[in-house]
Amino acid sequence: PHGGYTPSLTPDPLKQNENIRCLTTLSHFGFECLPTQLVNRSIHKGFSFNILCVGETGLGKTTLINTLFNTNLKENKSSHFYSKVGLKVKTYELQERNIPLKLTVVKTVGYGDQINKEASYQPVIDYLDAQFEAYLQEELKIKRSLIDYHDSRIHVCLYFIAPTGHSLKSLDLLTMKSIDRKVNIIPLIAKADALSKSDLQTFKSNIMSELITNGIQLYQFSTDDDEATAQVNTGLLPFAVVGSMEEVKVGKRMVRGRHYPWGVLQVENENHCDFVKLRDLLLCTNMEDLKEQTHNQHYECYRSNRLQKLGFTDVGPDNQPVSFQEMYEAKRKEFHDQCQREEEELKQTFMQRVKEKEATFKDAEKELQDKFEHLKRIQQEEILKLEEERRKLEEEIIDFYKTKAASETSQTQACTNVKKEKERKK
Ligand SMILES: Nc1nc2c(ncn2[C@@H]2O[C@H](COP(=O)(O)OP(=O)(O)OP(=O)(O)O)[C@@H](O)[C@H]2O)c(=O)[nH]1
Repeated sequence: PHGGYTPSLTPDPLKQNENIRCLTTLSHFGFECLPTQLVNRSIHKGFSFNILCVGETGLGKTTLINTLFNTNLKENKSSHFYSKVGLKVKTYELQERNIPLKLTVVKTVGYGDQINKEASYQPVIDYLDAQFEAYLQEELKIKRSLIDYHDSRIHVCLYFIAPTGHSLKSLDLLTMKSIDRKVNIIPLIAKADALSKSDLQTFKSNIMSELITNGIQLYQFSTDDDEATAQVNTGLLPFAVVGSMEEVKVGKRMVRGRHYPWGVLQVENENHCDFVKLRDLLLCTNMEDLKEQTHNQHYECYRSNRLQKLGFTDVGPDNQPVSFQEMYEAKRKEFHDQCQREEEELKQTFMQRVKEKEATFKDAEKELQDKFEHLKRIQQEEILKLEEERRKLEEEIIDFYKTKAASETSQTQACTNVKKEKERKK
């Protein structure tokens, strides 16, 4: 009935009843080996994991990452006097047995040290968005290289809460509220050795009720055991953690812990803190789920918002699916129409301005012409006046010469008369 190929190699009960000898296979073959293929390929490709640590300066972020990965990722202590929050990004190539892990740790620097709260959380939001945007840009390329692309999207945000024993600070709420749709948040009570057992329980429940009241979405752990999962998600969060790279002697054993005058706090002792539970859930059971959630939930949300903003849509106004070609044509037409509209508007504005300028020039020209006519009139009047004066002066000169000639004649006459008189008397 199945084309002669029997995929199952488990003994058939009917045949057993017929006393037919069934052999059990000694090695795997057929598609039973698929999981092995997957495992081998994944090991060959290597794994990567990106962690974002958000928390106030000196809350033990580096120490906890060192404790989690059993490494010594050397870090200098940060100052409390940065004017804005920075993000320190470091990538490490780790290996556990034959499993390679490319671990990227992004750590806030100067978080909570500013008066302006927005200056503290905005860089975190910007960083998360920038990684999504980089991935989206790679996805939208014609020649994509997603296989060897270094995916820097953050898979988990370990949010470090200060062990105040009271409640969350407003900055904690503001930050978590603004990133909870962009990243898987796991809240941690840092330096939990500062709190007594009973204080810790009250602190944990205060934090959880504040997070619920403010509608902050945390990462939901998933395990094979539903009951245990519910217990983790409701009763255990936030994890009370203690970090240490120190090896301390307890009895005859060397354990990782913190040595105090009153005794030793063992980091890996479940009665002392939640470090082991966090490590198991984070690294052993939920690492792949965290990566999946990042891709399927948070990145998907970023991608769809971004594409919608760019004008892409899956359905048209009539609720019918729109193909990429149709959408491209519609956008092209819309863009072309808009260009034409803007060109027409520009032309109109240009014409209007030319007209206005022309009118202004005409007015100015008329004004100049009037001025010129006025000056010409004045000048002509002036010329007439001067000519009249000249005529008068010339008349005066003629009169003068006439009078002068007359007086000269009379003078000559008088002299002649005197001479004649003198001669007569002689
Ligand atoms: N009591 C206690 N001290 C801790 C714990 N973890 C770290 N410390 C101490 O706190 C100090 C700061 O730890 P770091 O790991 O450098 O803190 P950080 O948050 O990375 O600091 P910055 O990078 O400077 O912001 C160190 O002296 C650690 O030994 C803890 O769980 N409990």
